[in-house]
Amino acid sequence: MQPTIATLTLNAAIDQTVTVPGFTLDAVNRVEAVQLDAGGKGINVASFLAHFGHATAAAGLLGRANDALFAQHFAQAGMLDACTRCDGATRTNVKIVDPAQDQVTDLNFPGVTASAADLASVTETLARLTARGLVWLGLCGSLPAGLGADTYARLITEAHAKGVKVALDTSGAALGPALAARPDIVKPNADELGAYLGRALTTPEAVLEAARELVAQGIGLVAVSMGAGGAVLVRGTGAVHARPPRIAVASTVGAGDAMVAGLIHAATLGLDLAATARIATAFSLGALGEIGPRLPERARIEELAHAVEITALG
Ligand SMILES: Nc1ncnc2c1ncn2[C@@H]1O[C@H](COP(=O)(O)OP(=O)(O)OP(=O)(O)O)[C@@H](O)[C@H]1O
Ligand SMILES: O=P(O)(O)OC[C@@]1(O)O[C@H](CO)[C@@H](O)[C@@H]1O
Repeated sequence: MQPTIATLTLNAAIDQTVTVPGFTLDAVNRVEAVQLDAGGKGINVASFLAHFGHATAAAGLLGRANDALFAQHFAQAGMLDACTRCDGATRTNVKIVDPAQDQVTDLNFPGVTASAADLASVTETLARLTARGLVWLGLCGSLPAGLGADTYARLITEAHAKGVKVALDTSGAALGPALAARPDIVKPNADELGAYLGRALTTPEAVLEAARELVAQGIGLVAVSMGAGGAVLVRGTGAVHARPPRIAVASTVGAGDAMVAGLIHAATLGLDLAATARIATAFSLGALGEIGPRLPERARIEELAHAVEITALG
């Protein structure tokens, strides 16, 4: 396989989704169902893109003690396993889904501690993929202990020097340095962007203003997601608000990753801003109906895309 898209997951996770109707703190809760999935933001993004027919590689770090679930997933999803195995075990993040209260609670663990040798191995893998025709690189998720906050910034600069475009989805201390390296696409949620800017973004107008600040700094496409409120997308002088229909939600885990996958998918097709917003939102809606990194069939995605309301913003 010659992947044209790769994602990097430096802090992967096994997602243990537990269904607990009426989840209650400080009480004994009975788990109604449990499901284990290969996860981590970049692995989810790559999975959604592979499902939609893109030749996709998943790079990153996996603890060699428990990598079997990932290897099995990559094979089933038809993705290239380009992950570096490192010491220890990949974390298991717990996702408590409460269908009675329509809530999802994440318990995200710290994960592996990465070494300089691990990062060197990942960088070497990215260089090999680039030499084989990589077009897009997704840098997704938190950074593990052991890696500096400028890790994404350095990887963006290296990718751009070799003509590879970059989509970024991260938060916290890694977001600022990475934005300064001017990724081609960035998809924070409103809380993550507000935390970076130091001000709460509580209205679409405030989100629009913040997204325009990032575009003015040289970022190509800024998509700010707002949960059920949809997303505001800004590119150049254009801006749109994509509003999703009300839908049944199996789990919100990975909805943002699916949006990132949709943004990269749209970029490979050269879609305009409104069409980009529509398909990226449809990807996220498709993910909401599933537990684990999978999308419904293409016909369902197209049906969801038609139900998205797109409004041009002045
Ligand atoms: N309850 C919902 N109803 C309809 N659409 C939703 C809902 N929650 C999320 N979405 C869709 O998914 C997109 C991404 O959601 P969100 O803003 O929660 O991303 P996120 O915080 O990055 O998610 P995560 O990090 O868990 O993947 C939204 O822009 C919207 O299109
Ligand atoms: O620690 P991060 O990288 O911020 O988030 C990790 C994570 O919550 O993100 C994915 C959903 O977006 C899950 O598969 C995974 O458990």
